[in-house]
Order: sequence, then structure tokens, then C-alpha cells
Amino acid sequence: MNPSCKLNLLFQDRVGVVADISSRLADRAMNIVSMEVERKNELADIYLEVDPGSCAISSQDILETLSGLDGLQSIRAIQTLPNENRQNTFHTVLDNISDGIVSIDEHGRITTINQLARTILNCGDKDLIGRRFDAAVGTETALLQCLDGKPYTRLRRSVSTDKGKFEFFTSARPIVDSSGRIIGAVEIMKDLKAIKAMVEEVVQPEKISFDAFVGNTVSVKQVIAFARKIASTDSIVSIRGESGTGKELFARAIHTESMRSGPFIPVNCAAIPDTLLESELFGYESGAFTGAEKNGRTGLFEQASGGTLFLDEIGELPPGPQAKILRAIQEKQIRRIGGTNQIDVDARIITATNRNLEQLVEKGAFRQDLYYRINVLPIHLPPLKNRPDDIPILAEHFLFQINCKLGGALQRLSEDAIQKLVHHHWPGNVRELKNVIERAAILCDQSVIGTESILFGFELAVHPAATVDGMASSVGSGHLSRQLADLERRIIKNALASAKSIRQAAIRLGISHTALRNKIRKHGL
Ligand SMILES: Nc1ncnc2c1ncn2[C@@H]1O[C@H](COP(=O)(O)OP(=O)(O)OP(=O)(O)O)[C@@H](O)[C@H]1O
Repeated sequence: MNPSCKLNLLFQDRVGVVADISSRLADRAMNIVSMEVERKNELADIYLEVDPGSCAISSQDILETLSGLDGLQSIRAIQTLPNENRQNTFHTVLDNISDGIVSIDEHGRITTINQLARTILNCGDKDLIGRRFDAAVGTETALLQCLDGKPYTRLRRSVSTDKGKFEFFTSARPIVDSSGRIIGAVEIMKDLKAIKAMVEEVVQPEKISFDAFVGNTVSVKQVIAFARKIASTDSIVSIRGESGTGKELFARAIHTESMRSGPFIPVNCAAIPDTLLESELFGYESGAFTGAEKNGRTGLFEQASGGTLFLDEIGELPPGPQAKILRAIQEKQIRRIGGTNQIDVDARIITATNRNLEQLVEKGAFRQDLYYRINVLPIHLPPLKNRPDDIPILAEHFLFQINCKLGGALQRLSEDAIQKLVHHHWPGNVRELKNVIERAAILCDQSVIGTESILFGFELAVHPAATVDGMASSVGSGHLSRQLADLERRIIKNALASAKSIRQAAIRLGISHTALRNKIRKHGL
């Protein structure tokens, strides 16, 4: 069979151009496979695909056949017609999106199906276009019911395919023409594994970048710009700011941006008992002291080598460790307790404190030489009350995170609720805001969170419904079973919000993992 020939002809626009082309080709027994006409000003741009039929006609013959036509300005052979290009682009886009998509016409015949939908529906590379959906795919027929005007949203399905088991959420909508008549339906499938990975990335991103540090005010933008500049250096950074202003988050972002290959090791200097501080920081050799691990232990300085050691609450360090840390920073070497060798450590140091280090130095509670050593690149994180414009976006950010974690519908804050947040003085800074929003999301079962669910610390004592204990005392009206179900839902929501995983929440609630999963499903959480 001879290959088809594709041409682009440019004509002075006139009546009968298309008819003339058709009749010339018909006279020579050549068939038009497709023709596209684009009118531009006085010109007609015509794209043509011709099947030369069984006769041995070359593309040169076709060019000659059409060359004498009235008004023809140019004629050239082309590789693809515009519609083919559009189709190719459409299929490439469709195959590269992360949802499975299949559409059918009004008779239930497949009109589009992308690569992911083929995988999920286990139909490989079969030619499916034009085939009845139920005959071709055979898994379920809900999409066909959509042709009767029955859409569905997020139905959970699972199928076993030769590539393994697929669990997915599927939604479908009828396709209507301009008069409202149903002319087809489209189904969109979301792979559950991909959704879970995305939720994890949102709720607990592996790498914290400055994008995770939410804030649009000038002061925040300035500290981020400064931190970006110095992130890749080895200099010690000292982050100052009230409790809950995001010092650790910021330190993690600097570490990520520094591109150091080693780990980020956070140490809360105030949380480690004085007697253990040195062994934790510098490690020890075997048999260094009674109760020590048999094979000795690597300290946090060594663990952070090649990465970042984050010394949080450095202002709380007792004098002994202060001197040793100073030496380790200056010499870039440590000696394990009970050891004789100096060990090289290449850890970038970031310190943080909410204390006034200058006052501590004055009082003699913090070594002056250590103060000067760590105060090379100070960064001050502003308290939340000084940047009220950031409150709404931070609140939306935390609400989105908790909604993703709880898995229910996305909520939003009412304008009054936002005003209540903006007018609070935030002694606990961003951490307090995060807690307030999480509590509101748990307390409120509506899609819009109002002021009554925005409760600050001082309001909790007088608002019984804000605690799980209080929930039981907030007796409403309605059948007991309904009220109990409502209470159960709130308790589960609460447990899920405060636990790291469903398994952990189940342990806290004293029920099995499966029982909790069933209840989560029952309550649509
Ligand atoms: N700008 C921000 N954007 C997003 N989340 C933030 C921001 N600031 C703080 N957070 C969140 O608030 C919580 C408290 O932040 P973080 O622990 O970093 O504060 P901190 O200043 O180190 O507190 P502390 O001094 O008590 O140790 C964390 O959950 C953190 O992710």
C-alpha cells in the first residue's frame, strides 16, 4: 500500500476552493483522508491528507495535480496535519498526568483512555477506542450509569492486575452538550498510593525547605533572604526568637539549603540531664563509666559530621559542657569520654535560644567567649504578634495540613474566625496558632470554621466541648445512639490528630488497628 501524502496549500480565499481540490483529486482516483481549512484574513490555509489509492502515484504527481488551481499561492509537503499535532499533544498530556482518565460516548463506547487508566483497569495495550466500556474493561459498570445522569465522587475501589493490586478513588461526571443533553461520561481515578505519598509529603515533608516556612511579611522575607545567602557557608548560625517562632523549622531549612550530605541532628540542650550531656554530645569509649554501653557510643557531634548539629536552647547549657562545646567548635575535633584520640568532626553548627544571651553573659551564666564564637551570623525570628498579616496564611496552612492528616473534607475559616485569630496576642507564637487551628478542625464538624471553635488557652477551661472529657458533658438533643456516634466520631478525630499513625491512635484508644480502621470508614474520616 502506498503511504498517504500530506500537503499544506495556501489559497487566495474564494468560494469553491475545497470543491475544486476534491474534484481534481477524484479525477485521478485519489482519496482525501482528511482536510482542514483555516481562514486567515483573505487567505485559506488548507491541510490535506491524500490516499493515492492503489495506483503508483508519487507525492510529486499530487503536487502537480493541484498546482494549477485558481488562486493557489503556495503548496508544500508536510509531515503532520495540525489536528494530528493537537492529538499528539493531547495524548502526551493525558499520559503524563497522575490520574487515570477514561471517557465514553453516549453509547458507552470508549473515546479516550490514558496510560494510567489502562494500568489500573488492567487492559494493557489493547486497542480500546470505540469498544463498549463494559465489554472492554469488564470491572464495573458505574461509569455507564453516569450516562443516566448519576455522577459519583471518590468511590473507593480495588482491582488485582498483573502489575499487582491497585487501590484507587474514582469519580465520574456526565459530559453534556450545550443543550444539556448527556453525550458521554468521564471517569477520573486517583491511585491511593500516590495520594498517600502526597499527603505524607504535605504533612511531614522529608526535606524542609524555606518554602515550608510560611510568611509573607517583610521581616520574614528578609530573614529568609539572609539565611539563603549564608546557608551554603560553614559559618555558625545563631537563631534567636521567642518560643514557638519556628527556630527549629528554620534551622532545618538552612540545613536543606546548605546541601550538606550528612544528617540534621537536633539536640535540645535543656532536655538532657546535666549528667548525661557530655556523653550524649561527645560519646564515650567502651567501659568509660559504670552503666555505659559495652561497645561505647558515638556522640551527637560525630553523628552530625558532614551534616548539621542543631544546638537548641543553648542558653540553658551548664558551664562544663559550655567549655567543651567551645573547644569542639574551635578545634573541629572532639574526644570521647574515656578516649585518648582526637576525632575530626565536620558538623555545621546552628544554635537557637529564646533567652537573652547578652544578659546571661552579663550575669556570668553564659561564657563570653562561647557567646562571641556562636554569634557570628545572628538571625532574629520575629514574634507572631509583630506580623499579624501572616496569621491568616499560617492558619490556612495548618488547617490544610490537619485536614489532610484527618482525611476528611477540606475546611475553611470564616471571616470572623480569622479576625478573632488576628486580634489575639499569641504568647505561644506560631506553635500556639498551630494548636488552636488543630483544635478548631477537630471540634468543628462543619466545612466553615466559626469563632466558637477558635479557642485560646484561657477559654479552654470555660469551654467544656473543647476537650474530650468535656465532649461527654455537652449533652445535645436527639437519639442516644446518634449522640454516642457523634461523640465517638469526635474522640476518634481527636486521637487521629494527636497520633503519628493510625496504629498509634488505635493503641491509645485501646482498640485494634482493624477496629479503628472500620470506625474511620464508618464515620467518613
Ligand atoms: N513560619 C512557619 N511556617 C510554618 N510552620 C511554622 C512556622 N513557624 C513555626 N511553625 C511550626 O510551629 C511549630 C513550632 O515551631 P518550632 O518548634 O520550630 O519553634 P521553636 O522556635 O524552635 O520553639 P522552641 O523555642 O519552643 O523550641 C512547629 O510545628 C513548626 O513547624
